[in-house]
Amino acid sequence: MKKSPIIALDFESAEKTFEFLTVFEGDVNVKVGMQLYYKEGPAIIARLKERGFDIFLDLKLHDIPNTVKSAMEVLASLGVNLVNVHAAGGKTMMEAALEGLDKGTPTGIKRPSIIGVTQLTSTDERQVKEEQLIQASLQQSVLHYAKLTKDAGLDGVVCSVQEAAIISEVCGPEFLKVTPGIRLPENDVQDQKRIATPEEARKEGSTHIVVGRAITGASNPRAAYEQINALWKGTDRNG
Ligand SMILES: O=C(O)c1cc(=O)[nH]c(=O)n1[C@@H]1O[C@H](COP(=O)(O)O)[C@@H](O)[C@H]1O
Repeated sequence: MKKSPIIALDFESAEKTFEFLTVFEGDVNVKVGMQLYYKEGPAIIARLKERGFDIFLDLKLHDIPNTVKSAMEVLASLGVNLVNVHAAGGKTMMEAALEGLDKGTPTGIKRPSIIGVTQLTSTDERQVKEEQLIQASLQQSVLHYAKLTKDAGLDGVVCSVQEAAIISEVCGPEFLKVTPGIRLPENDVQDQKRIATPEEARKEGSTHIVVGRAITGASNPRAAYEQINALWKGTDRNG
């Protein structure tokens, strides 16, 4: 996956998606999530591939190992660059996911990278304690899931920018730290809890940033993308 920000295509249809993408070339990365994939199915992936985008297929699988393994075998055949599972599904489930991906990847093609979601960026300390009944701190929980994900042989995690540095220290700088919850100072936080700016993501060691509404909801999405890309890459004069 290219280093550029990953744009979350959280749209209701292929029509809306391609309308949005008219101002973007294949040099950007895109993320297809549940809404778009459930609506349009594998055809949306084929169309995005034709346009040259690198694709993160974000379906956050979380089920018994056998089911996840078979599902990953199917997803591997789509030719996407990155997929994910919930680390809370456990080490055996994550190992099964990797096995399914290896099995389903056509010969001669690079297997998609696979990452584990630690604690969603919409989760805060209170939810971890009261709703998940986890006694450890949110950061300890994220780090625990990151280590489990690495032990299972996966390529990295989804985490917030707040945990990227400690995960780098423990799991290594090469271990992917894909960080959503990205906001510019003027953006609304919306349903996210652990947010950060693109510059913070760069400084804390995120390997990739996922950006949805700060771009898709902007009055000029292309300009918002360029601004975020420059801040992320450190090429902005004020970054
Ligand atoms: O796996 C993800 O991509 C993901 C994990 C997470 O912890 N938090 C999170 O926001 N996401 C996704 O990242 C995107 C963030 O969207 P915005 O909040 O609009 O930037 C959404 O498509 C989420 O589904």
